[in-house]
This record gives sequence, structure tokens and C-alpha cells, in this order.
Amino acid sequence: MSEVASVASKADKKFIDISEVEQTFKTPKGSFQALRDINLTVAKGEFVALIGHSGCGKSTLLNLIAGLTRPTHGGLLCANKEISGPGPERAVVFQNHSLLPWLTCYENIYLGVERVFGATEKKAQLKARTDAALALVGLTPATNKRPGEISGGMKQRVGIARALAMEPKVLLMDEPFGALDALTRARLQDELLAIVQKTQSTVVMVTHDVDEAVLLSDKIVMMTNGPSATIGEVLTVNLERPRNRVELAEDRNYVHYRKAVIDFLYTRQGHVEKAA
Ligand SMILES: Nc1ncnc2c1ncn2[C@@H]1O[C@H](COP(=O)(O)OP(=O)(O)OP(=O)(O)O)[C@@H](O)[C@H]1O
Repeated sequence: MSEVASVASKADKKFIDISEVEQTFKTPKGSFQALRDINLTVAKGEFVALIGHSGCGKSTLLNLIAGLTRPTHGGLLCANKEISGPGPERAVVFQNHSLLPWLTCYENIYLGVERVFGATEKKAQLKARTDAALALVGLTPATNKRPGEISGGMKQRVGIARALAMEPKVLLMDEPFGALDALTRARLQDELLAIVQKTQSTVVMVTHDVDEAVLLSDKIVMMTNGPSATIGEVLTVNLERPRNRVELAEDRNYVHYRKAVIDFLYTRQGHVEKAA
């Protein structure tokens, strides 16, 4: 391998590079340490799930990667650049879709597309990007509907389409399917699997759901309970892609990974109520 290629491949392995991160919040009762000693790398194109009990700091860590908050200690890099604030290369999908209710599905996506590409591309290109994003999540028929006129699952798909349309380097998802019923959730997980396969996106996703983590991820980051939570263990999920949930249900390796996460969460960490 040439020196240039080797430097590039090293950078790809540490596409997101989190080192020695600590997050302490000031509260009326004094300072509260949510996270300590967080060291984690995410490779380009990798799908990483953050899992842990309620209040352990999953969203806090995701917000740090999104640049919505700054760590009290340590640093975070994305593509070798310090994460010092939010940026279009890191799109976030929240549990509650956060669509603007007065805009149609099309307009909600177009807004994001225009923000990222508006200065360099013509209107027809922006429209083509928006149409493609709607098609990617199977929502072309809902183009002119407003969020109030579509189901929760469809709203979440618009949120995902909006994030993907911005062609982010990293897709950050905070329990994107948490508010959905089990069947809709399964369908959207399958859609996300197919989309990520197609776009080769780098994804960091917060979840409470063990099956979701094993089905989707290359790596499951298991967090200890808070306060002062940290990464307890990182499980590498070596299951071939494309993955099929029905076939995997009886796959020995799938069952093994599932058990490893359940053991970590319920035997080694036990359940605790929200810490703060
Ligand atoms: N801005 C803040 N100020 C004070 N404490 C905070 C703040 N944000 C988060 N915390 C505390 O930090 C801890 C981690 O919160 P966080 O929301 O990251 O947990 P989580 O693992 O995402 O929880 P859940 O699974 O319930 O969403 C919690 O104890 C929370 O109360």
C-alpha cells in the first residue's frame, strides 16, 4: 500500500475519533458527571449502536458527536477535524422526527437540502435531490402531505429522508424508532438496513432495543450505568450483510450476540432507575 493510501485508510478507521471525553453538567444541586473516560473510534461506513440503561448518557454522547454540546474534558474528531459545533456533515434524526408542521413532506426535506446545497446548485438539482430522498424511503405518494396528515412511521421516514438528503458523512440517530409500534419499527429497521447498504453511510444510533442493535450494527457499544457512566464493553457483530431478520432469528451467532448484550445489561449492569 502507498503511503498516501495507508494514511487514508488509517483516517477511515478513525473516521469518528473520541478520546478521553468527560461530560459534567452544572445543576442546581452541584456538578453532575454524566460521562467519564469515553474512548471510541468509528470507522467510515460502520454502523454503531449505543446501548445502556436509561440515564446512562447515550444521548449525551450522541449530542457530543453532533456538536450540540462540548465536552468538559477530552476531544472529538470527525474526518480528522475537531467537532466544535453542529455541521451538515453530521445529520441528526431524533425520536420525535422534529418536522415543521406547516410544511409538506417535500418542503420539510427541501429546506434541509437548500441549506446544504442551495449556494452551489440550481433549483432543479435541489428538487431532484428532494424527490430522490422521498423515493428512497418510499414516500413519493406523500410528497404534498403535511406531518399532521401522515402516520408516526411515515413522519420518522421523512426525518430520515431529510437527514440522508443532506448527504451527511455521518448519520446520528437518537432512538429513531422508539415511539413506534413493533411492526412499524421492524419495517423501518429493514428499510434502514437497505438504505445504509446502498449509501454506505456511517451511522451512530442510540437504542434501548437489543434486537435492533444486533440486527443493524457492526459494533455495539455497551455503556455502564450512570452517573459517571463509561463504555463497559464493545461487541463486534460479525454477521454477513444483507441481513434478514427471519433467517437471523435462528442463527447461532445472532443468538450468541443477543445473549452477550442481555448478559451485559441485566446480569452485569442490573437495572437502575434514572440517576438524575
Ligand atoms: N443538560 C443537562 N444538565 C444536567 N444533567 C443532564 C443534562 N443532560 C443530561 N443530564 C443527565 O445526564 C445523564 C445522562 O442523560 P442522557 O439523556 O444522556 O441518558 P440516556 O442514556 O440517553 O437516557 P434515556 O435512555 O433515558 O434517554 C442523566 O442522569 C441526565 O439526567
